Amino acid sequence: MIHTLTLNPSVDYIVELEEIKVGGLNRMQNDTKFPGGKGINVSRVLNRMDVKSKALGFVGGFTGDYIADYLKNENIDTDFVPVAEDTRINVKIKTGTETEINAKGPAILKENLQDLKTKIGRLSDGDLLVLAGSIPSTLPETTYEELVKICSENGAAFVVDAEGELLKKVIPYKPFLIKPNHHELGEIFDTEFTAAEEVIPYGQKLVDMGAQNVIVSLAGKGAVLVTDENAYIASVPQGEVKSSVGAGDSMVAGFLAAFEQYRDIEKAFQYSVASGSATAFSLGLCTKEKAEGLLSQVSITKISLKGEN
Ligand SMILES: Nc1ncnc2c1ncn2[C@@H]1O[C@H](COP(=O)(O)OP(=O)(O)OP(=O)(O)O)[C@@H](O)[C@H]1O
Ligand SMILES: O=P(O)(O)OC[C@@]1(O)O[C@H](CO)[C@@H](O)[C@@H]1O
Repeated sequence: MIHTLTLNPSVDYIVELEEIKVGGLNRMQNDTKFPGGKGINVSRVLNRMDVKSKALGFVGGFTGDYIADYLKNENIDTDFVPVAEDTRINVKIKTGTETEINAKGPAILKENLQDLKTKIGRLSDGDLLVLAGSIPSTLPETTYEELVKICSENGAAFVVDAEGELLKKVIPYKPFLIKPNHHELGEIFDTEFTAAEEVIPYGQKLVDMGAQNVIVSLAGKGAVLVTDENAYIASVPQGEVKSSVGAGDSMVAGFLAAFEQYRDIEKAFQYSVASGSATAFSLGLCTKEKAEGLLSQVSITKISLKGEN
């Protein structure tokens, strides 16, 4: 079964206003709130795609209760570790552009982490854990490494969506999928990308380091999947971006949902990109119908990396 892990969940508070006057009183035109955090978003999109998952992580206080209740109402299984302080509230400001203010989050105690490790230690062959998002500052930076080590010792597969060094450190444990965006990939290799093709050699380096599938998203400029044998370049659908919060997480969920159904990497990648764009074109996360409605606009070019087409 798929499990998702969000070490630092959030209530995402999305506010819309024409412009922000720094230092002045601003009144918003609209506001919405959603349960957030990358793993939780993956669970919610999987659920909309009729794939069961269980959400793990740390939740606390009234904001933690809001998340747990919301997921329960959506019929998503959870097995959270309770913590003493409130789960954070992340503010997403939508003016002409998107500005995010992500909070630090509650303190996680040693015994909280131990409880989580016990839960993760129960995963085995046939299970897959999605580790997504930042690591709270009160936890050791090595937390992802420690957790994926437990997975690999017990035969559970895992996917990681995290930034820079956190991501780099888990690659030798052979993740099934990693999904850096082009900024995160650039940070790892100290370079910058302007077009999808430029990403391929760097995706290959991550495959050589141990990743089985590497998806690199370039927002509106396309996306790339690199495997041991091939690279695939995807176009992204045209549309009005309403909120890109959770677009990357929807790519992970779309990939896993389609791979579970078709066992076909190329199809899973097409579904992944359609899901990412469907979320970008929504306020909130995509539905299955919206993602499937964009599939025909995602064309994939396959490039053999083994010298044949
Ligand atoms: N302008 C856009 N037009 C169409 N699709 C888009 C646009 N921006 C983002 N997307 C969709 O969202 C996916 C993920 O976008 P991006 O590269 O910004 O990833 P990310 O930074 O991980 O996302 P997030 O905003 O969730 O952190 C893209 O691959 C694409 O499918
Ligand atoms: O602070 P982190 O853990 O890096 O990211 C958290 C977050 O920005 O990521 C999700 C979108 O991907 C949001 O739901 C959430 O607020």
